[in-house]
Amino acid sequence: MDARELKIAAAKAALEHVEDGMRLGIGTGSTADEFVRLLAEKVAEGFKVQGVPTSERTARLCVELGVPLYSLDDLPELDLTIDGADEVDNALGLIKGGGGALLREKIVASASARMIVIADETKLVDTLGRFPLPIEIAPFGLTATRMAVERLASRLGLTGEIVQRPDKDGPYLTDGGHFILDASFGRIPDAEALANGLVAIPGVVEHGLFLNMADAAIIASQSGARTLLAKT
Ligand SMILES: O=C(CO)[C@H](O)[C@H](O)COP(=O)(O)O
Repeated sequence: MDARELKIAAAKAALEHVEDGMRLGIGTGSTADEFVRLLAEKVAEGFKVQGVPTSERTARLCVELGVPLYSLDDLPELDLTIDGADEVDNALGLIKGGGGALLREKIVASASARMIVIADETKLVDTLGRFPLPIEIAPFGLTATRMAVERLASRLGLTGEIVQRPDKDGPYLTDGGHFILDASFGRIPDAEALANGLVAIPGVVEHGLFLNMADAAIIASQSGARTLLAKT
């Protein structure tokens, strides 16, 4: 299987968890896109879901393929969210936000009774941090916020570059109009301490550490898709 086929395999396995009539959070990224394509085929056959997208990108794809969409204000309580991830550790801690949708992804996942992550095995890690951690920040006070993040990192013994994510014609802007800092820490031994420290910085809108949120991860590899369950 090539990289795309692995994403499709994970998405297909996730679709088995979607029941007729569900209120569904729909993630962002290339793996989530594959899920949307498969879901759209089922919808075309008469399957009913009410989708809440986690980004404008996902919303566009859903509209294009005929997946019925609602806002989170229409449906503030969801049955299930299916989303991708940039990294998954053994405890199903995640790094997300490579696609810039971390804020809406976290809000939607938090409003869901269950979250299932879909990924290929290259995303599995022993310790989070190989993938640069996205940190969404308010444009106002960018430098002060970045310095506060650097001080926090240094207190926690984390080293590595923190760079502002660029786009084609300037800084990358999220769907919410915020900037993203990508922090290349390499390894984050205490993700919880970092998460707590980041949310305490006023200019930080959200960060890409999703801890104790995923209920299951469907991991695709050459030998098929296997499901890892969160320990309860
Ligand atoms: O968090 C995300 C977007 O904000 C994505 O889920 C993450 O970047 C994985 O994307 P892909 O499936 O393309 O590897």
